[in-house]
Amino acid sequence: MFISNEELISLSLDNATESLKSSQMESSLDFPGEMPLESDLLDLPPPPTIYTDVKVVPEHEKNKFEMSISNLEGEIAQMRQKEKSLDRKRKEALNKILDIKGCIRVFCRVRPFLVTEKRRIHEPLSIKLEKVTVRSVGSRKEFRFDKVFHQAATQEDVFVEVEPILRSALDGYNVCILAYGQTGTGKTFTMDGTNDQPGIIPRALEELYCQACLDNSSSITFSMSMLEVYMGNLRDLLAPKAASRTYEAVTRCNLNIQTDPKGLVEIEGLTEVKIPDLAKAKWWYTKGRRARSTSWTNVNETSSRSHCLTRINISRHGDNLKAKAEVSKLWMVDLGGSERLLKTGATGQTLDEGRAINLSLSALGDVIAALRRKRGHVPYRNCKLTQILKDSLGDSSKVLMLVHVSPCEDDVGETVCSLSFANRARAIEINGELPEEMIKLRQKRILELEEEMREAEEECQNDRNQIQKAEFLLSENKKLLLTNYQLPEDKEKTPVSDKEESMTVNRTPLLTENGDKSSLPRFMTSTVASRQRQTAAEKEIPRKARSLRPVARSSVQFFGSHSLSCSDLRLKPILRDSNKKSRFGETKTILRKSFKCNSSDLKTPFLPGSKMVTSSDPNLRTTLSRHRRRMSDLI
Ligand SMILES: Nc1ncnc2c1ncn2[C@@H]1O[C@H](COP(=O)(O)OP(=O)(O)OP(=O)(O)O)[C@@H](O)[C@H]1O
Repeated sequence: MFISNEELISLSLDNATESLKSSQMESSLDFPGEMPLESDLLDLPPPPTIYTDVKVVPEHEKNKFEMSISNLEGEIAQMRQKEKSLDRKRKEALNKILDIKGCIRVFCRVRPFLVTEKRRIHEPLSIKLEKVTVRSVGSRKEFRFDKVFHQAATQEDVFVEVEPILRSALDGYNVCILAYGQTGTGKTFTMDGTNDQPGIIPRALEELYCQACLDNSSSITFSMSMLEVYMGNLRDLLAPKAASRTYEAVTRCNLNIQTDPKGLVEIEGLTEVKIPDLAKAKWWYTKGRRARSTSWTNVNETSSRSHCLTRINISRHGDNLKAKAEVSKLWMVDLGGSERLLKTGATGQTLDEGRAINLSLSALGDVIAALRRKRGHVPYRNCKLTQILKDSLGDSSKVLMLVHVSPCEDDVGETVCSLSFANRARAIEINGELPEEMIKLRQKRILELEEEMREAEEECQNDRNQIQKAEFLLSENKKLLLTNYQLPEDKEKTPVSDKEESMTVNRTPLLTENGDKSSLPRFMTSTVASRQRQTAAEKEIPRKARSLRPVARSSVQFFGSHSLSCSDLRLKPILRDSNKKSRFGETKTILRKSFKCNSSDLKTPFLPGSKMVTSSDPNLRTTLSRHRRRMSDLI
């Protein structure tokens, strides 16, 4: 009979669960008349018993546990291999999709009318599918993009389209997301957003941590840098305060851009902070944003006179921790507002700033156009902005430009300029210039690949859930094995407190109701050593205390154990939720790693549900209290 891998895994998990359950059942047989537990009534898996007395554990269980453990270990290794190959499959599909769609993608977002803006009956902009048409005094221009977001599009709508490129960053590609457009068209809104409507950067941070936590095959760490480019000078936004008090002081100690022989760009002296978790990442990001706005109040009243760049360095370590980490960069850039200087009538410093921004934006356009046309020479050196982004705009990188436009009639001239710039960046050979047939074929292939990717992702998620289950069972089996069979050899005594002594007077050994020792399995009968220990202990225990609990079966005490049942109950929601997507305003994913790390949660003592069989042997009491400490360390 053919049994698939999944069936094998689930069979084996069933076996492992069975061995946990059977330990529970056997303990119930030992102690008939036991009331059903709350968890039984709730249709939860029955809480297993922890035997802490070697005398009550049947020998055959040990073999069962050992077999389960070795089976589970083998299966976990197998499932990890499968997870890796599925992840590889997903990456390949995603990469093919991005290749077909183009490594440089251009989206357009039209800002809604602001309350202060006049709305005309005939609006100058109309959107049909991914096409924007601008009409103005007798002229009509059409621009096609990879994606167009109309005025009602939400931050979530935008982020959904940005997400695949973030996955590429985690897959090891350098990624660059650029917000371009005229002043006041919503670049900062799209990138930063507000508290109620977070933008791409805060969402991306959350997504990165979420994806990194789901990835069991490697360990991923992040670090962050933030800088702004003003009039061709770089300013470190995360530098310690003293150094960045005034703008002039910082511009003087301008940062240098270095390119190594491999073409990797590094900015000398730029602060790079480790961001071990999302909270820290958001804290640093807020600090950087504040540093930007503070500096601008000193220099200029608007924040559109500089380019603001946020960089997340992603380091990925595989199984081999000695191997060099794979590093990729994610740049998220809020570009300075493009302006027609004649229209604004700018003079003096404002004029210079406008010129500097326009020059750098034009240089950026040249670089992107050259890359799209696959020209040999790419003019990165023409401005600081393109020098910084050099290794994230090239061939093996993914670029996303979001061009922002205003819906107002008054801004039509600027809108046409912005859309023309974006179209130039988007270059000629893309869909708009392709025959209809070809476009359809591309779209069909993209759909197929998306389906492939979704399937691989789903399978991978199932696999991860199975791994979680298996790991859980493995640890529980190990705990049981350790609890029952590996009591410490060293017999050195730790002092027993009076209280503990008075508790350890349940001396009656665990026997059948009629006290027939012969019916016990061999290993449950006392050995010479244990009898000696017991005699020694008997001498020490005051007679008075012994008389406190002379009940034959009082050695069985029911405590809620802080090991099995509580983990059982917790595992359910974790597994159930692990498929859910993490989004702002939606249920957050409960992550395996956070589950693992949240030791305080796991250490909740005495949850009702499982039982602990304590020892009747006073000498073992000491060992057990030590042993229990060790058990809680394990959790
Ligand atoms: N999609 C949107 N939905 C709602 N409000 C928006 C949207 N886009 C922009 N706005 C609003 O428009 C105003 C200008 O937006 P924002 O400051 O983001 O523009 P900007 O292009 O970054 O300007 P600057 O170049 O000067 O920094 C803000 O009040 C912002 O809240």
